[in-house]
Amino acid sequence: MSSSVPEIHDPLTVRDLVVRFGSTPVLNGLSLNAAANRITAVLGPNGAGKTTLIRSCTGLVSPASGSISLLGSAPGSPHATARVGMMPQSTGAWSGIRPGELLVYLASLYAHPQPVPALMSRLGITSYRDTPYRRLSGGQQQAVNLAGALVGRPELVFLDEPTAGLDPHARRSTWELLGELRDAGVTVVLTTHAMDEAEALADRIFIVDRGRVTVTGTVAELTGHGQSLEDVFLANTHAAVGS
Ligand SMILES: Nc1ncnc2c1ncn2[C@@H]1O[C@H](COP(=O)(O)OP(=O)(O)OP(=O)(O)O)[C@@H](O)[C@H]1O
Repeated sequence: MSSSVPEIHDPLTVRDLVVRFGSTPVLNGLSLNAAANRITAVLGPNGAGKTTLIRSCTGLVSPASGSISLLGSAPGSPHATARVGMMPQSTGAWSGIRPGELLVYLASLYAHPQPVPALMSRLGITSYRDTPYRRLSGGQQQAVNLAGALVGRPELVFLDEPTAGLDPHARRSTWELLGELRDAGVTVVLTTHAMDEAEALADRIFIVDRGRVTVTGTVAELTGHGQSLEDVFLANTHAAVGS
């Protein structure tokens, strides 16, 4: 298993990140990097700190210490905000808005957004573009969340469990889309609990446990000793507290 050697030009570099909520450290010296035009998958048990990592990278959480470089800038800076997309796990705040309106609004925040009709068509949103967000199915909400992350043509996009709860058709369609994004030069950082998804998509995997990276490598490197990726996951993580 290789250690990941960060390149100075990596779109994402996280070093020794510490995040505390109250006195409890949730990220505890976490370091990782995401290479350009690649899909990087972050795996870890429930509560390991994956969402907190993404929220830190997108300026929504303030770390106690450590550093994050996004395309050479700090999280939340105008340079980073204009070039980075994020698909959160859930977006309760959007409850009454209609997908079409939401995406047109989000597009207006960017200098060179994707055409909203084409994006809605690609993600299968067109037929429910006028349905209030709260009335959409979980999978439909996921599609809208993904569209929101992509509408600004990000160079780097964070996707927090992008296929959670999707049926197999929608999941495969999302995989295809993520492959197209990579081929188009987008750097993708995603979290997932699905080992087959990480195997199918990830150019590099980071396994996170209790707020730090315990192992990293390509799928081939991690599974090179005849272990499945799930075996490697189980060997390098603890069960979530309470499970
Ligand atoms: N705003 C917050 N205030 C207090 N504790 C928080 C906050 N956000 C997250 N936590 C705690 O931080 C820990 C890590 O949460 P996080 O959501 O980052 O985990 P995760 O790896 O994304 O988990 P999952 O796989 O279940 O989504 C959890 O114990 C969670 O309760």
